[in-house]
Amino acid sequence: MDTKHTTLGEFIIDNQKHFKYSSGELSRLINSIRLAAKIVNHEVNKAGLVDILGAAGETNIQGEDQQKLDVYANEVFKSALINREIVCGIASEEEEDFITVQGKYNAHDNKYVVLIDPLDGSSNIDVNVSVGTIFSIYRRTTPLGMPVKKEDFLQKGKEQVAAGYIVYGTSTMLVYTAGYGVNGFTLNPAIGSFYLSHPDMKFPETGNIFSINEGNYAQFSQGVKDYIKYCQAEEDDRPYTFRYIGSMVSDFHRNMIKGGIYIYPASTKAPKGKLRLLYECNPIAFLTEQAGGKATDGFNRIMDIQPTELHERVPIFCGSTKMVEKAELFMKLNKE
Ligand SMILES: O=P(O)(O)OC[C@H]1O[C@](O)(COP(=O)(O)O)[C@@H](O)[C@@H]1O
Ligand SMILES: [Mg+2]
Ligand SMILES: [Mg+2]
Repeated sequence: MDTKHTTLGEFIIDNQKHFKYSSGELSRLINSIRLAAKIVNHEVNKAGLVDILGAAGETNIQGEDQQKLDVYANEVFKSALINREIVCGIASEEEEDFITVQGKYNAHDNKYVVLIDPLDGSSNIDVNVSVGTIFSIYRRTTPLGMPVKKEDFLQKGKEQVAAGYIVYGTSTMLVYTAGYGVNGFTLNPAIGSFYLSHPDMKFPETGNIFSINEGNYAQFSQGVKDYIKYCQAEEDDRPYTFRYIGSMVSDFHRNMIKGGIYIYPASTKAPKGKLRLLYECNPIAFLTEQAGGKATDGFNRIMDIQPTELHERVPIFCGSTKMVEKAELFMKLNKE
């Protein structure tokens, strides 16, 4: 069987036996995301020609200026999920509070909540550098038939039933896991279908790429500074190659293919780091572990962290296991 011609839809059905809940639900979830990804991709590809560049004039709950594409992507993913009668709640980087889905029928009977970063790498939108979307899916914990509650969203990462991202880059790819490995699908824009192009993606156990915003070096802890120095030292297989796109999805995607580590640590300016636990770090951590890598906050497994707030931030060290373990060693040696 030539995998290149396996479509995303076929792949979900072929692998339904692995999904611990009924397949129909997962395929409707992923299909909602697939549809929204194609619509956003269409807009991203012609961003300079349509009124989608620049700031939207609003500030989001993070205190960041929302970009027009943040708002557009948020609306597209919300409506794609709501109109498919599969989710009972949605949380988004661009929404202050979670959304209780009403839907046509009794949406309170729907079993899934979706947490989403509609547009990741917003600072790169206007400069034609690859950006992404990140999603995380849980089964609700509260009883069916009643409106979704905050606790349905504040579950530990290890409870995720599926997670993934879309990278809008030189090609557009959808990469996801439902707990049985990580698979990547490339969009054939001419046909409008995602095809399995990267089956069973695995992090190399080690690598030689490190990704961190060194511009914040002075604000980093001694542990992070020492790890950066270690990466730059002319010893053994080092210095490593420094690569930082500034879109987490794109830096992560490259590192998963080539071997590497992505770090967004705590700093004096951002004592909890910058990236959000629920719709950035947990889904990326699930993918990392499913691809044989490691994802921690420098000390603890990201997916064991008990969330308390929708938009809380955590430091993240994720990628090739040996590289994350080395970074953790420097963190522990310099624990403040
Ligand atoms: O400019 P900085 O501080 O290095 O931050 C870059 C990081 O911030 C992010 O853009 C945050 O995500 P959003 O764009 O979704 O807010 C990450 O994608 C990226 O890795
Ligand atoms: Mg983001
Ligand atoms: Mg975002």
